[in-house]
Amino acid sequence: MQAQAAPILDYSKRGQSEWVDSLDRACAEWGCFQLINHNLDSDLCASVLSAMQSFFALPLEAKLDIERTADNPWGFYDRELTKNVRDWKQIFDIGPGSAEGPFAETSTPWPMQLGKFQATMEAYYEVAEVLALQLLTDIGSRLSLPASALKRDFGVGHSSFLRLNYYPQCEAPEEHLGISHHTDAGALTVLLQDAQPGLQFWHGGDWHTVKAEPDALTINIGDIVQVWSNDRYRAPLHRVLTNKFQSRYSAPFFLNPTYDTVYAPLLSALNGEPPRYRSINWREFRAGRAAGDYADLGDEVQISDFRY
Ligand SMILES: O=C(O)CCC(=O)C(=O)O
Ligand SMILES: [Fe+2]
Repeated sequence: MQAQAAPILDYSKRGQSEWVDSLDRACAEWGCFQLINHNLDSDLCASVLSAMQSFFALPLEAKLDIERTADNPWGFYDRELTKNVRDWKQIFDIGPGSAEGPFAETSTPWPMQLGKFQATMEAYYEVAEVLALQLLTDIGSRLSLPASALKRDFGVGHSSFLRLNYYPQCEAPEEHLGISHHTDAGALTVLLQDAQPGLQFWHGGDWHTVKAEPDALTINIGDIVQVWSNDRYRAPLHRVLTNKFQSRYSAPFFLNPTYDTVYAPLLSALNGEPPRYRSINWREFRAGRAAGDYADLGDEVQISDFRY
């Protein structure tokens, strides 16, 4: 067990002068932090976790009835690949209420046999999105990211989604990972998890297990913020271990922009250094990443492919 753990930030300090400094430090040193005293209702968070348990306990055929497809990315899936390795997990992806771009015509196929599931997830999606945007606004303020750009790129037509992860018990945990090491491709991730540890972040040459802080959310930045910051902030590598005795549930909300969004190092973040990345279009990046979720297509697209 490592002594060092990801920083803990207190959301009730938002608005105080040290708040943005603590975000800046956490993003520069770890790329992730635990958020306490956040404003997501604890009953709603508990309802999300219990609705997830009910959903994943359904018979496999019922879940396969609402399986995602190449045309509709929302729904159930149990064969996802990360880094071309099959993850030891089942997922259910919940898309935005309305979107533009390649999936504009799609909607989430809800498990109708679970009465409150849809309403619970829609309510949680809404508040997680607000929190994610507030955090991104504060992180962006240190990078002098114009608020108008955030509004445009993460407003109408955004491609954010809520993922429900279920990691079943695994007979041979040393042979399987819940999710192989990866960075999140979007801007920022707000993660709700149950009390079972499993998530690890790479920091200082070692894997660090996130301790289950009661009522904390785990926040990490994604590739987009890394690119904006010209590498001052690093999207953290993370992975999930499996467990022989316990299953685990987690729900990441991925804050993603509209498909037309083009991102590049912000002029205001260069500090006299040359930009380290070419411009990246979210539609093309996502398309390359999502294709790799279904089939082993060789190396997955990475932001390092866009480095000068
Ligand atoms: O389950 C977790 O704690 C993390 C999940 C994750 O990294 C992901 O879904 O991208
Ligand atoms: Fe992730």
